[in-house]
Amino acid sequence: MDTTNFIRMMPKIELHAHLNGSLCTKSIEELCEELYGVNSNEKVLLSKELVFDGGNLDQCFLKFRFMHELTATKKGLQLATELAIRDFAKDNVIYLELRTTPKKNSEMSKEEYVKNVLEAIERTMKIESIHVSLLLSIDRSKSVAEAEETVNIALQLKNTYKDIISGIDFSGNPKLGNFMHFIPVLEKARKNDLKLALHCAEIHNPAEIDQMIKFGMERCGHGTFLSELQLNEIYRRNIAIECCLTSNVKCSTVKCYDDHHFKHIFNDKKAPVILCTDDCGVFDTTLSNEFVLAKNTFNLTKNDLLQLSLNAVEFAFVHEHFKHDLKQRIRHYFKIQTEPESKN
Ligand SMILES: CNc1ncnc2c1ncn2[C@@H]1O[C@H](COP(=O)(O)O)[C@@H](O)[C@H]1O
Ligand SMILES: [Zn+2]
Repeated sequence: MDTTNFIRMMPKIELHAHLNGSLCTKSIEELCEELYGVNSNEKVLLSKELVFDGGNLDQCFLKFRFMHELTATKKGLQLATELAIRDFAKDNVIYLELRTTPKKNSEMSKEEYVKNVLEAIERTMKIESIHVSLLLSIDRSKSVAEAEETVNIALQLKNTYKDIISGIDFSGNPKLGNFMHFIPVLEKARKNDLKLALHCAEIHNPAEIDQMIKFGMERCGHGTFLSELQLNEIYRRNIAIECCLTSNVKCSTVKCYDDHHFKHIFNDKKAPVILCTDDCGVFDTTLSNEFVLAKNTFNLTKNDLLQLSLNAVEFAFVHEHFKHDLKQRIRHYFKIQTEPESKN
């Protein structure tokens, strides 16, 4: 089997995927057809609206508007959730941590938004061979009161959906909002056993990066602009770094794949690294594609691919016994695929 196929068939773990950024073009077309009919204007507009060919972060954030319109109804949101999960399952992702920002509109409260996503997750897990957890995202460009509402919803629904709701993501345009203002809310989440995945160092902002590392997190999203000192501290605190190669290059926070910080952090063992997609629809990628890119750009061996997969399991927001199962499945795949064929 060639390496691309080996990676495609490999059981994979995705820990950094924003729901509204994770639908591939085909799934969005399917969603539009369901919502508006076959020849709708929406479908025609789609090709222009959807994929982000490259530019800066501000331009990238405009791309989410279109999907946000499609997921503003119960039907649209539930179907989008199902389609996103189905796409990951097709790529042989066996464990997915999906994250999404609860939104209020004329049809849904924020709590109803989350319940719709949860219902769709439960339903899809019965059909596809994939386990899904959910992180609720705090949008840093919005108010602290909104963030608090999000954490309260997570805490309230965690009792009913304890195997699905696992943590809080801190995301949104990194140029907006002040991290320090969100500390009390994030502290509340942590005290109540919600795990934290913070977008940290996606842009150059050394003071904020220091504040975030000092506050602490389980996983750091991107980690692009970490200094050596900050990397040492990340390592000391056993924080994993979620590297999203295509996302960073297309948003121009990293010049080219060769220059990606993955190389330094992974090769020099500066911190545990996880490969993720971020927004596979917007960036027109898949987790398999990210692994192939990493393998080709940084000359990774099969052992490196195994290490990256096991890192992801280690830092997943799940119980130890489930981690054990996931690791067994991954190790088994590597064993049977790399063993020499028997002679008889
Ligand atoms: C490219 N790098 C990024 N950096 C920071 N936040 C990002 C992001 N990509 C996505 N999001 C966050 O996720 C939302 C879309 O999914 P949901 O509506 O929550 O499902 C975006 O609006 C933004 O807040
Ligand atoms: Zn992200």
